[in-house]
This record gives sequence, structure tokens and C-alpha cells, in this order.
Amino acid sequence: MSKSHDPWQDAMDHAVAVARKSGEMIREVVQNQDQSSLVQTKSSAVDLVTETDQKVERLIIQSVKSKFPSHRFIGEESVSSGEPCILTSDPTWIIDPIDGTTNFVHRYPFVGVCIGFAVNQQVEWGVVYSAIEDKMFTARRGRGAFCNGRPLQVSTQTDVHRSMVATEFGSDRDPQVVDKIFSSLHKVLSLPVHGVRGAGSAALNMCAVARGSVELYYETGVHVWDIAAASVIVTEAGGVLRDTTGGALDLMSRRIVAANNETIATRIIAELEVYSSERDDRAPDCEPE
Ligand SMILES: O=P([O-])([O-])O[C@@H]1[C@H](O)[C@H](O)[C@@H](O)[C@H](O)[C@H]1O
Ligand SMILES: [Mg+2]
Repeated sequence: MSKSHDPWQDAMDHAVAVARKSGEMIREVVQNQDQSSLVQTKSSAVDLVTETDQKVERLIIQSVKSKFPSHRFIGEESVSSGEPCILTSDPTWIIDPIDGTTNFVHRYPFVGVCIGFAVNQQVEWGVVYSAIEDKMFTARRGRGAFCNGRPLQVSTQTDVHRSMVATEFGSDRDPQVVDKIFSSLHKVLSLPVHGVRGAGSAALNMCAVARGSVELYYETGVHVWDIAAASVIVTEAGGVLRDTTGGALDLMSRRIVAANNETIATRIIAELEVYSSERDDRAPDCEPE
């Protein structure tokens, strides 16, 4: 199929270009400005947003609207300001302008610009640009996953005792939630596993699974924009996606396990506390149109 007859490829090429431009904006701010005084909060005192998150999302959405006027959007900052968070069967761009906003605010060097693209509720391609590291992760369904053009492959490890696991503490400080986070962590650490890490970005943890640096990443409390783009990067690198219940991943459920293979996924899932956050498509500011 020639490129001109492949509109999803045109869209993906556009996403790579606009993610790179967004990354330049982010790097400029990290190098030259102090974000710590410009931070606002969202769902909790530690759920942060900055002017740069909003600017980058506007840049992405405006550039896409001018090229693909019929496409829909789910964007982290647009949903925050009341836009719906519904995944229809229409071509939909799912955008997290800065995944790892807390890292960004603290100049901790892992922030990802995430752009996923779903049609018929299936993610067709994903782009995650690790802006400070200058690493462009890309994948298209059925066509492999890449970092800066080099193919990605998950780890072949099947022994959980030789595995590295990634997770995050998230931004929910409800004591019951914090207890569950620590209970899962305690059980996973005590298996034992080689180590537990967290990049501070759901998407970059998933890219770490895709490139074979960690065997598994799990978290409850993520949003669709944190995981949509990276989901296809994981599966195209040979990995598997699950809900923390062990069932199929539901992009709106706010629970994810991304693993190198079924063996590791099943073994770690057995240790996880299952609890729920309010679904992305049910939140009060996410009512259907
Ligand atoms: O707010 P944000 O920086 O875009 O995204 C957050 C990051 O991915 C963080 O690592 C994860 O723990 C949270 O669940 C996400 O919401
Ligand atoms: Mg995010």
C-alpha cells in the first residue's frame, strides 16, 4: 500500500513530528525556567499540572485539527477542563502532553509526550517521546515496535525471581489506597524479585517493558492517556497487557499490568491487591456528549 493510500500512516508520521516539537518545548522549559512556582493541582494535592502541559496539549490538538479535521480527541488537560472522555469507534487521538508532570516539575529526567491513535476502540499506533533522553518510541499494530528506529523486543525471562518489576505510587493519598499499594509492593518484593523501579511515568515504564529493561509494570490509578500510546509499543515488542485482576486490559479501567510474557504476568498478578479507581469514562467531568 503506498503511503498516500495509508491515512493512518500519515497520522502517525504527523504524531512523530508534533511529539518531537513538543519535546523541544519541554526541554527548553526544563533547561531555562523554574516550573516549581507555576504548578497547579487537579484531583489531589499531589496531582500536578503546569502551563507547559496545557500549552503542549494545545499545540498537538491544533496541529492535528488542521490536518485531520474529522478526528476526535481525548486529551488529559482537555478532559480536566470538562471535555468528554469517551472512546467511540471514530478515529481518536489519545494524548498525554507530559506523562511524568511531577518529574517535569522537579527536573527528574523522565517525561514522555504520549500520542496514541484508536479506531474502532483498538489502538492502531502509539508514539511516546522521552523528551529529555531524546528517545522516540513508536509502534504500529502488526508492524513492530521501535526506539529511534531500532526494533524493540521484550525480555525472555520467565523466572520471576530473576525479574525486575516497575510500579508507581500514583497521586492518590487516601490511606486505604496507600495501604493497598504497600501491601502489593511488600508481596512482590518478598517473592523475591531482583528489584523494583519506577520512572515516574506510566508510559516510560511500559517502554521499559518493551525494550526488555524490566519484565513487568503494574499500577492502579493510571488514565487512558497515560497508557494508550504505550500499549501498542508493549504488544508489538512481544509483551502482554492485562488488568490487575488477570483479565483483559480495559483502557478505561485505570488498572494495568504490562509484562514480557504470560508466565511473569500470571505470577506477579497473583500478588497484587485488586482495587478500583473511578473509571475514566464515568468520571463526573467525563459525561457523554
Ligand atoms: O499526571 P501524569 O504525569 O500525566 O501521569 C502520571 C504518571 O504516569 C505517574 O507515573 C503515574 O503514577 C500516574 O498514575 C500518572 O497519572
Ligand atoms: Mg500521564
